[in-house]
Amino acid sequence: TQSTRPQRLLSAVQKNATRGNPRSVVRAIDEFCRHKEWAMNVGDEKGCILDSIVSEVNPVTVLELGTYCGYSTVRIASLLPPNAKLITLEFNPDFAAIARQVIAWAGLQDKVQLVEGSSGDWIPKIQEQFGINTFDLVFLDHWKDRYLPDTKLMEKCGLLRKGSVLVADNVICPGTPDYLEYVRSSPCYKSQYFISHLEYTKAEDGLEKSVFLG
Ligand SMILES: Cn1ncc2cc([C@H](O)c3cccc(CNC(=O)c4cc(-c5ccc(F)cc5)cc(O)c4O)c3)ccc21
Ligand SMILES: [Mg+2]
Repeated sequence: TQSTRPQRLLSAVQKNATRGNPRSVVRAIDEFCRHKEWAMNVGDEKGCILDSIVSEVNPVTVLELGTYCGYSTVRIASLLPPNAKLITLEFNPDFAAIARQVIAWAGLQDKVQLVEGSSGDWIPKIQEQFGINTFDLVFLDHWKDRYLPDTKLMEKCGLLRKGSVLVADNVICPGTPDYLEYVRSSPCYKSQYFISHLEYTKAEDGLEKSVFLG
């Protein structure tokens, strides 16, 4: 039977990356996506911007919405302090299965909890299920029309505290207009746009960093 793109991406990691070396896993995926098959990872250019924000926040608790193959999961988790935890939500079981193996190849499985399910179902349950009160950093990279409702849901569930940082991928391409309007006009957020390019292309895209003011 035909392999899927996520399966081919995983094979490229297992072939070209060193077990336990997150940077080599990130490099192997970027090489694969640039030279073999495009895939919707945040990519190396936006990835560097994400790295700088993660390093600045130095989060102990991280929530990622949309794991896909685990590329940004590995990028973020590789920068976290020893006691930090990253929870990543993935509703697609095929993506989740590949992501688990990519995260394991990078040797980051102890820092990462991949939860199979949809953000709308899981956001209200995270505090009781994982003993996490609030998130220092949230990376939004799932369905673009879910960014705004899920941000409002996180506010309602008390998952954001004064200073929590939201980083949203694809605010230009494919675009998240309602989310951008909200975080840029709400008095509860201080927002900043980091211009970049759609992963592995010349098209414009960027990350929006929004600090929750409480
Ligand atoms: C509710 N819930 N809870 C958890 C959860 C997890 C998922 C999946 O991880 C999933 C599946 C399919 C699509 C996405 C969103 N990502 C994108 O659609 C995207 C597109 C492009 C692009 C850009 C230009 C193109 F021409 C084509 C695609 C570039 C990008 O970086 C993207 O992130 C995420 C979905 C809903 C979920
Ligand atoms: Mg994306």
